[in-house]
Amino acid sequence: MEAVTGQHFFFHDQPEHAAEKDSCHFCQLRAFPIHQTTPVTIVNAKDQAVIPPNFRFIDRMVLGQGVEPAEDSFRSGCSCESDSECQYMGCLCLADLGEEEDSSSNEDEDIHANGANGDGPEAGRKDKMLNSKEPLYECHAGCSCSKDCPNRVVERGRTIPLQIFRTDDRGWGVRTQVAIKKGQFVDRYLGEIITSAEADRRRAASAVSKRKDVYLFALDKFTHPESLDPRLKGPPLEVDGEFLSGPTRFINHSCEPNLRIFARVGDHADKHIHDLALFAIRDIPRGEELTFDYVDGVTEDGGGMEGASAGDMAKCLFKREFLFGGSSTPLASTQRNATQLTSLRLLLFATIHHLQASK
Ligand SMILES: C[S@@+](CC[C@H](N)C(=O)[O-])C[C@H]1O[C@@H](n2cnc3c(N)ncnc32)[C@H](O)[C@@H]1O
Repeated sequence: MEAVTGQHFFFHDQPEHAAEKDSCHFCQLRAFPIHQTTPVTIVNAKDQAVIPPNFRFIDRMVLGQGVEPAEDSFRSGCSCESDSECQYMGCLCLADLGEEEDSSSNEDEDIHANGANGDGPEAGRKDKMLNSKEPLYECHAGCSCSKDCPNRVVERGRTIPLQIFRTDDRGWGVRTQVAIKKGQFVDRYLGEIITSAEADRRRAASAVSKRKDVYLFALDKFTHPESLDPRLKGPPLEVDGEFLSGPTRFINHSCEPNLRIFARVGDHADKHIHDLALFAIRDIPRGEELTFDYVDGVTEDGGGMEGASAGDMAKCLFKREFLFGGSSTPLASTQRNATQLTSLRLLLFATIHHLQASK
C-alpha cells in the first residue's frame, strides 16, 4: 500500500482527499472500464518500494503539444460488406500490407492477408508474422465492419489480466495472470506522444539521459525522407512512457523475450502516430514474467537485425550492460579500455535513440 495515498480509502468521498485519490495508482487502475474483466494488480513481496508517485496510469495515448491526428478530410476506412471480408487483400485497410508483404498478391483480392486475426480471447497475429517486421493494419472507427470484425484485435484492447510485481533484481516487472498463446495480443505500449524536439529536450533534462531512452520509442516505422506525407518525412514523433503509461511500461528487457513489439495502424492517415502493440512470440504459462527485447532489430552498426537472432547473446548482454549498468558482459574487463568505452557508449546512445517497433 502506498502510505502517501492510503488514507483516502477511508475518506473516499471527502473533497479534502480528492488530490490523494487522484494520485492513487490503485484508483487509476480501478477506474479503467476493463478493470472488472481484466484487472491490473500491483504486488510487492520484496521491499518497501512503491510505484513512483509521479507516474500515472493511462488507458489511451496522450497527444503532447504540437502533435495532431489527421484531419477528418484525410480519413478513410474499408467498405467491406461482411466482417469476414476484412481478412482479405480486397479490404482497403489491408492494401498497404499487401504492397509491403508481397506485391504479386495484390492482384488477387481473395488472398488471406495477415492483419490481426480472430475474435476470441486468443486473438492475435498469425504465427508466420511473428518473425517478420511487417506492421499490422487493422480496421477502425472509419470502417463499415462491426466491432466483432476479426481484424480489430489491438483496437479491442487487452484481454489478459496482468500483475505488476517487484522483481529480485530489476525493479518492477510484469507477469501474466493467465496462460497466453503464441501469437496472442497482450497490450499496447502507451505514453505521451511528443515531437522529436520535445523528446530531445527531455533527454537533455533527464538526470540520467541514457536511462530516459528506455522509455522513449520513436514512431518511425513509416518515416522516410522522401515520403509524400510531410508528417512521415521525419524526424519521427516519439512515445514517452516514463510518467504516463499503462502496465507495459513496467515490462523488463530480455535477450530471450516472450513478447515482441509491432507497429499497428488503424486509419492510414494516422501512420505518424501508429500504435506499438505487444504480441506473444511463444506460449507463455500463467505467472511467467513478460519481457521483450528493447533493442529488437537494432545492431551496433545501426542496421536492422532481420529476424532478430535470439541466440546472439553476446550483442544482447553487451547492450544490457550499458543500458542498465549491470555487471554481466561478454567483454573481458581488460578489453574495456577508455577509448572503447567512450565509443561504445556513444554508439549505444545513438542506437537506443532509435528504439523502434521492430523496424
Ligand atoms: C521500462 S523500465 C522497466 C520497469 C522497471 N524495472 C521499473 O522498475 O520501473 C526499464 C528499466 O528497467 C530496468 N531493467 C529492465 N530490464 C532489465 C534487465 N534485463 N536487467 C536489468 N535491469 C532491467 C532498468 O533499470 C531499465 O532502465
